[in-house]
Amino acid sequence: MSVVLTVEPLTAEAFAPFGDVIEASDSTRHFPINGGNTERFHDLMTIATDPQGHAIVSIFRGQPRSLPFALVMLERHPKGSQAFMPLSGRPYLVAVARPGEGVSVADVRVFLARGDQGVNYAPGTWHHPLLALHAVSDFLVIDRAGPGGNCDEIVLAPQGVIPA
Ligand SMILES: NC(=O)N[C@@H](O)C(=O)O
Ligand code: NI
Repeated sequence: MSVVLTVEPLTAEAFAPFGDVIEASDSTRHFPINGGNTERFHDLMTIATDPQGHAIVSIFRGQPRSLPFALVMLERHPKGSQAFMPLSGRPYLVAVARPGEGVSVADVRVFLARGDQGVNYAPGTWHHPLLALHAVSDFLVIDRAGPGGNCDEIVLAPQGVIPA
């Protein structure tokens, strides 16, 4: 038994319950700097860690997923946020569910992100690990390092299916 999921375009408004969208959008706060040579799209996301942790920057090189794709699990990072910013310019998928307990496939929302949109999962937001598409894709990742575990997993039963 599985549930076919609907893929939505990624917008800041739709993603607000799960975290931030990182994009150079006219709807974000932006202003010229460097004598007008550069436009600064300012303060686009909230980087959160617990007091014992600290933010780190990594690069994830993701293998492309094949569609249809079965969502059999989700994970969350309760101690900190986790941001993905595409470096390869390709679209990718984001599967998320609200923070909290008792999450099921009925809570899952799937977004198609453009290659110029990043996402920042708020602490505790359930999500599927990186879902790159079409070709090997690099992402700049900002998340939390520090003592203690920071990755809870749940099994989705029934599973979700992201259609081709
Ligand atoms: N394991 C790891 O660092 N990556 C996951 O958290 C992910 O969301 O891709
Ligand atoms: Ni994660």
